Amino acid sequence: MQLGVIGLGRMGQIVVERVLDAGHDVVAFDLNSEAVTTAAEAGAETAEGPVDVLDRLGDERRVWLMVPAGEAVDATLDELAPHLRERDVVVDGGNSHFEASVRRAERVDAAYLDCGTSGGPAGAELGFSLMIGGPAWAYEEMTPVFDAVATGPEGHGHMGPAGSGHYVKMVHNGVEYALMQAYGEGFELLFEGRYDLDLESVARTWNNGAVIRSWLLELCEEAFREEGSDLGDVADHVAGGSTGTWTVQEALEQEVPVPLIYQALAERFASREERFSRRLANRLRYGFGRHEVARE
Ligand SMILES: NC(=O)C1=CN([C@@H]2O[C@H](COP(=O)(O)OP(=O)(O)OC[C@H]3O[C@@H](n4cnc5c(N)ncnc54)[C@H](O)[C@@H]3O)[C@@H](O)[C@H]2O)C=CC1
Ligand SMILES: O=C(CO)[C@H](O)[C@H](O)COP(=O)(O)O
Repeated sequence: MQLGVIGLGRMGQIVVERVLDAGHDVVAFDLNSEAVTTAAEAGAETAEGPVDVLDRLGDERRVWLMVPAGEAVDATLDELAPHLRERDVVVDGGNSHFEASVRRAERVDAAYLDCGTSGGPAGAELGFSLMIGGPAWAYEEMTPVFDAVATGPEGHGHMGPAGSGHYVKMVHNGVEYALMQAYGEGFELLFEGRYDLDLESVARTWNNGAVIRSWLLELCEEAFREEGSDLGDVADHVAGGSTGTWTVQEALEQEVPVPLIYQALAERFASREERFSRRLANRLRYGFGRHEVARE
């Protein structure tokens, strides 16, 4: 099978390499020429742009987009759309908003598969978990590619119609936020608490048979091993937040309570700047109790 891959960053290069390793052919393009060179070194044929990717594919034209969510997806589709045919398949493997994916699926003549991708750069060796929405026939046709990119046949699934793949991935990310927050709070209590603990040792012990073992907990173990139990100079600042925001927005719309996911998102926002609310609480304690005001 031949696959076009557009977007050859951290995730796109992995798609390229795993598809090549499975014995398929890849035509690759990225705006960044270094990324294109890396794909060529892995064995991909290279293209000059999105339309050239299509032109270099045979009759069965399947293209995987792995560009940043948002404008880059629309810009790529703007170029591809006039050339797409009914039997072509376009996969968006990035973290697009599910409503944008529904809109894009309606816009293009090709079958459009919205594919939530989980596993991060570690997926290079293990393969990803793929949550896929869109026409069932296109999912079936793409199975050899999904088998290669995912951990195997069990690592991908057809979730339902257009948007459902990215919807499931959005909720996955909300769960990811809450799990990170829960581990963070537990380790914070252990760090600040009664015993002088080696947190790498705690994480390793938990990862071997404990109820709360997980990949995120393995990453906690790795972080404590590499940074120390006090996390060294790792800053009190958490970036990202888009997929968690979408999860909370959707939960509000559906009137489903998600207090843990919301709280985890709020903690991220709170980490980014000094909180006016905490400064006011500091000053109010003086107002009602003449407690000393902490000043910078
Ligand atoms: N890094 C991660 O752990 C995960 C990322 N994702 C999603 O996968 C997508 C890609 O993420 P990464 O690979 O991490 O990003 P990245 O920033 O490493 O790579 C993006 C690549 O797309 C290229 N690009 C940007 N605009 C383009 C355009 N118009 N045409 C062609 N190439 C273009 C860039 O030059 C870059 O090489 C994003 O939607 C991200 O949210 C999903 C799951 C995990
Ligand atoms: O999808 C992911 C993991 O599952 C990616 O790491 C993603 O970049 C997370 O983004 P954000 O912090 O904005 O939610």
